[in-house]
Amino acid sequence: MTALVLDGKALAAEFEDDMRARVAQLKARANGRTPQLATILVGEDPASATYVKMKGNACERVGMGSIKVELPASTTTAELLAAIEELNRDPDVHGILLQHPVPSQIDERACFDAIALEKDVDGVTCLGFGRMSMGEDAYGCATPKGIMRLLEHYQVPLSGRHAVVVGRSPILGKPMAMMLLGANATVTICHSRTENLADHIRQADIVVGAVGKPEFIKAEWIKDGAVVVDAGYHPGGVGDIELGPLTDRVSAWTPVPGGVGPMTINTLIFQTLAAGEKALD
Ligand SMILES: Nc1nc(=O)c2c([nH]1)NC[C@@H]1CN(c3ccc(C(=O)N[C@@H](CCC(=O)O)C(=O)O)cc3)C=[N+]21
Repeated sequence: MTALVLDGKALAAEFEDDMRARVAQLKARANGRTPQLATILVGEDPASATYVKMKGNACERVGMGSIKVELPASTTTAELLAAIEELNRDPDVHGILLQHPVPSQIDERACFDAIALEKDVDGVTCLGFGRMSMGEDAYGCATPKGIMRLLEHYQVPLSGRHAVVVGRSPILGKPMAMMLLGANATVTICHSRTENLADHIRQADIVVGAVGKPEFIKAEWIKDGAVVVDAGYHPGGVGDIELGPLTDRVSAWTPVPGGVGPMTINTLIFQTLAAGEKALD
């Protein structure tokens, strides 16, 4: 079987070309004003700093603005809430990204939920999640929404198919399951307490690895012809799924790197553009 490579890197680049044109058109209509993303990084984790930088760079490539708020590792919940409130009030900021994780003394949920719905381009608020889950208008959570855009582009059939999502985190597994359900998939959510994980995965037409553990999902658990989506990214360039032995017997798969990661960033800036269009038009 020749498996389809779900090439997130190439698709993100293609989408950026469209977005660049849309940004230029919006700018012309809006007297030179452009959509702007505010990123908030708390602490000095080097991997988080790299991701935040990549998000700012992506804005720049399509002609959008970005501002970077950097706060010390000792920041309190009250201080972070104040920083978010200020960005909520700033008419030149159209989207807000609070990089996860934040230091443990901070109430991350309270801070996510302080982001104004219309600026929640990363899809992290309870309100946005609830609206998305109910099929109402909302910006989806960036990683699962990026996966949905990738599957849609490659016309991977979802309706009636059995999707098994491994992981139930608030910004990945849980919204992923709701989005697949919204696309009429039959969805199983597995997690760290699931018994007989392998048996569940053997039933899957579509497997989404979202556990955050390197190659936790073994190739032998995945049936021939399945669609494999790997949202993990670990040192050494491996994901949550043991991809090596799979690439010639599945129907489609996302490479790591170059699959889900670039679509996450693209979705964030895509939704920032949409928020900018709403505010500036
Ligand atoms: N509020 C919040 N929203 C997020 O969306 C969010 C977050 N917090 N915290 C951390 C994770 C991680 N994340 C990635 C984004 C892009 C790549 C990416 O583009 N990776 C490249 C490789 C990057 C490299 O060169 O190392 C790839 O997969 O091809 C990876 C990981 C977003 N996250």
